[in-house]
Amino acid sequence: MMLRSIKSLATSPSSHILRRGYASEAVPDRKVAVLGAAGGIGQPLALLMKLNPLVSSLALYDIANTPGVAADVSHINTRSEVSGYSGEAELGKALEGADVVIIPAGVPRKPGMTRDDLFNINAGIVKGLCQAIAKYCPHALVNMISNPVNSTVPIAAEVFKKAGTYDPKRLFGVTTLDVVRAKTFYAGKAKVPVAEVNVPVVGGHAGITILPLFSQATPKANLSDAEITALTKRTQDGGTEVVEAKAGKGSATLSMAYAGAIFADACLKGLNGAPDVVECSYVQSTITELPFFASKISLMKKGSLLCEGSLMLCTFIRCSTLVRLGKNGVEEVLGLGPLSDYEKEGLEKLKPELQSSIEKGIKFANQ
Ligand SMILES: NC(=O)C1=CN([C@@H]2O[C@H](COP(=O)(O)OP(=O)(O)OC[C@H]3O[C@@H](n4cnc5c(N)ncnc54)[C@H](O)[C@@H]3O)[C@@H](O)[C@H]2O)C=CC1
Ligand SMILES: O=C([O-])CC(=O)C(=O)O
Repeated sequence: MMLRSIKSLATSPSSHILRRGYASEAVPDRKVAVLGAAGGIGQPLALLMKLNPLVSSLALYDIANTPGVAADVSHINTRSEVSGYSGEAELGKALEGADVVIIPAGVPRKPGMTRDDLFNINAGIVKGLCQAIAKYCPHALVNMISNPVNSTVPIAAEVFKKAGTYDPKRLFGVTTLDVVRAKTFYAGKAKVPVAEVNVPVVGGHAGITILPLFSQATPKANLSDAEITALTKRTQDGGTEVVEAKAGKGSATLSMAYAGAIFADACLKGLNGAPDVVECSYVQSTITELPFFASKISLMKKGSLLCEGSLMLCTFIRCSTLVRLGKNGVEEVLGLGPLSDYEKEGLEKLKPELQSSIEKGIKFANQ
């Protein structure tokens, strides 16, 4: 693995973050591929990954329109070299050597649709992309954004199993947006500084399968049962709130790009050996009877220089404490911790729906 001194990168005014975080560090070269890079999420996510000094090579792939996005992003004077790939014939080149592959490819919801209504189109897209990942970068960490995440992650797992490349430590459903929302809504209601808030969100990524654990939220606040119920419902319906506000023009893109960038950043830190990187993610799990479940996984230590320096927007981010990530992906899936009676009830209620979405994905992949 090539190591590059970051000192030489820390000379322009725009690289103050690099100076702060990495003045005497050497960081390895890392390639990140974004599949669906010309889309509503893909474009701002490409921008945020271009701002991330942990990335040395950024490959932007879509079925069309990628050359323009890549040319645009490539003019930003940060570390990574950007390349654009358009159409299936170029997918292999986009993926070769990738350390992290982020997948926001597929159709978004319109008002009145559930995430599961996207299954018929997105399941096939994800299956095809994962077959290519198995072939061209079988060891990459895969960050699945495409909905329905509750089913697309099991689809990816089955595709990798068939190809003989499945490593459960390297496959992640990105549920970070649920955490981002829970933090924002909690801070507003509890009147605490949003930057200090941590809230684990477990389960899955659709409706009642999204279970924020406000009983574990910090800083602590004295919220009534009615307020907790309202906060839970708003977090579960956060995606629908955006879909309705966009009135037919898609779903969350900007907040999702932000959330996707946080999660990819955590994966890169884990790969680079930073200790105790922890995020919430939907992964293969044994903490409940369900084979996939979102919970805390371990990734890196709060407050270290790497954490503070690795993303421009880090001033607003505290690494949420929830799956331990390391050099091989997931290091540890953390337990649920103590639940309130309301959360215990929510957990039991979500299981049948999550189970059925998992089975649907597995069945599709094996057809
Ligand atoms: N996990 C989460 O929290 C969230 C997930 N999403 C999901 O992310 C997905 C993308 O959303 P948007 O970016 O808003 O949609 P979009 O329609 O704006 O962009 C999707 C992009 O995927 C591309 N695409 C389609 N087939 C492809 C293929 N075979 N290979 C590569 N690229 C392909 C399209 O050309 C398009 O550029 C949707 O499924 C949406 O539901 C959205 C928000 C949050
Ligand atoms: O709601 C949607 O369809 C997109 C999504 O997953 C979210 O915003 O959480």
